[in-house]
Amino acid sequence: MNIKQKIDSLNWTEIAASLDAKGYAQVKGVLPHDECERLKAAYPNGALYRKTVVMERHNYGIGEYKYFAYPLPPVVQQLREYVYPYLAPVANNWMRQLNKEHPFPANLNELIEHCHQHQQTKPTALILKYEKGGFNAMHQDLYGEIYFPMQLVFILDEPGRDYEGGEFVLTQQKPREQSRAMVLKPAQGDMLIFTTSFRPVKGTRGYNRVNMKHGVSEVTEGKRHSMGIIFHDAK
Ligand SMILES: O=C(O)CCC(=O)C(=O)O
Ligand SMILES: [Fe+2]
Repeated sequence: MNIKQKIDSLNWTEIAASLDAKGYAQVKGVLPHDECERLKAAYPNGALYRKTVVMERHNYGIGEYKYFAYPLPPVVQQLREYVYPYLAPVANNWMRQLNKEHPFPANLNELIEHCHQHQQTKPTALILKYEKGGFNAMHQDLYGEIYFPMQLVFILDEPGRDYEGGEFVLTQQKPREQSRAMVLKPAQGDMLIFTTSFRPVKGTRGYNRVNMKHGVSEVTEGKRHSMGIIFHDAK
């Protein structure tokens, strides 16, 4: 099965229901083992990236990440392009529930064009590496005025074999409530889809905007790599 067939074969009804109910979906076994290993092996290949960020220098956590340059590696481009059309209707439904205008276009090219018109021209797909003691502080990935409200993370290492700890953590902050944490333990090749910053939650009088952040708990052994796909471009 190629990547297009794999994405098309996923149960998008179930995924959309999970996104609506919880603000995230964990989709098992999307990236084959070999593809995960190839992406990891290419981490040192400087020609693929536009920028390296050492997380501790910015108090983002402990670890390192690199933003891919355009043109993105084919597998990254394909995942970004093929997943997007399935998420646009979910995002548009969220926007309607929160009374926001400007529906998102049906395909990625149009979204990227829209970003470019707003001086957001830099690719945001990235690969992250955490070693023992590494973590990613709770955050949101907004890169400008234009943003798509959901993003992807692919786990490139196998927990229990390649690393320990390093869970994917989401926190949800409802107005006037303490924040609530959700902890995911994805396997190598799993795809996480989650809200970039907010989601609608039904209240007694319509839908309320609830803020969410994501991060990674401490890696206690080994190394953990992940690949993130954000759909909007950055300024
Ligand atoms: O390493 C992870 O699982 C999280 C990465 C992340 O924060 C992102 O891709 O936006
Ligand atoms: Fe992030």
